[in-house]
Amino acid sequence: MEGKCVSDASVNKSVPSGWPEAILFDLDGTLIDSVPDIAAAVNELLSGDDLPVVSVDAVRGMIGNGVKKLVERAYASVGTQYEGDALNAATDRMMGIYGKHLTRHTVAMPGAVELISSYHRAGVRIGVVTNKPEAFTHEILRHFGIDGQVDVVVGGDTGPARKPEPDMLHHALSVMGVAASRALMVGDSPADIGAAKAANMASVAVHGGYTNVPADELGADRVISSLLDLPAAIEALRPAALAQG
Ligand SMILES: O=C(O)COP(=O)(O)O
Ligand SMILES: [Mg+2]
Repeated sequence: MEGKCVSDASVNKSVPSGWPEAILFDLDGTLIDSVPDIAAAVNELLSGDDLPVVSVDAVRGMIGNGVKKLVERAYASVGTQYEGDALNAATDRMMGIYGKHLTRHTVAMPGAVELISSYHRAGVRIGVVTNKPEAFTHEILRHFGIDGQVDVVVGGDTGPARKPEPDMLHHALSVMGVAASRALMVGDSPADIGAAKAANMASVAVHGGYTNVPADELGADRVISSLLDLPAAIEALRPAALAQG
């Protein structure tokens, strides 16, 4: 990775001929490394119930299917099964705790901010499709200065069924007026690649995110070691994508 960087030149080389017209990015584990803030919030939540705290590594494996699932998994990991009203109440508490510190320790993944800016400048529509709540996502994108370059944000509470269902991806594409065959999904977990496949979209999996299934085994069309390799992956995918129509 050392020495690599994202430049308008590398991005422009990767978008000369109309594919992709849109790129949909997952958020947690793909564009941002948010686990330090999420783990801190989980541990504040558990401590508030006099339960033991959990490790950052353990929390990393709980992220990707929305806040409620995260809370259910966190309590289960310390031997407490929550469901129904109790789970809803704990999820509300988690939203309150995490919502106060969305970006204290969170950093952008290498190349993420530059890529979004460059593809936006190159005329590619950008979507962020995350199981995280939409308002949190906007605040995080604002923090990193890229809210204005993202054409659509679809969050776990926006309405459409969450990833791995294809609905959030369909929603983002319909807002942008782009066909699935002209778009690419970039993500780190089974939810992202599963949703892309269900939506008949090309997909790229990025190593180093939050997934219990290794990136190589997600079934993505390409696997990259970091976002810095996205322009090259796009160039490699383009001929087949254009041939497909
Ligand atoms: O599960 C979440 O809250 C968010 O995860 P995602 O951004 O990877 O979809
Ligand atoms: Mg993710």
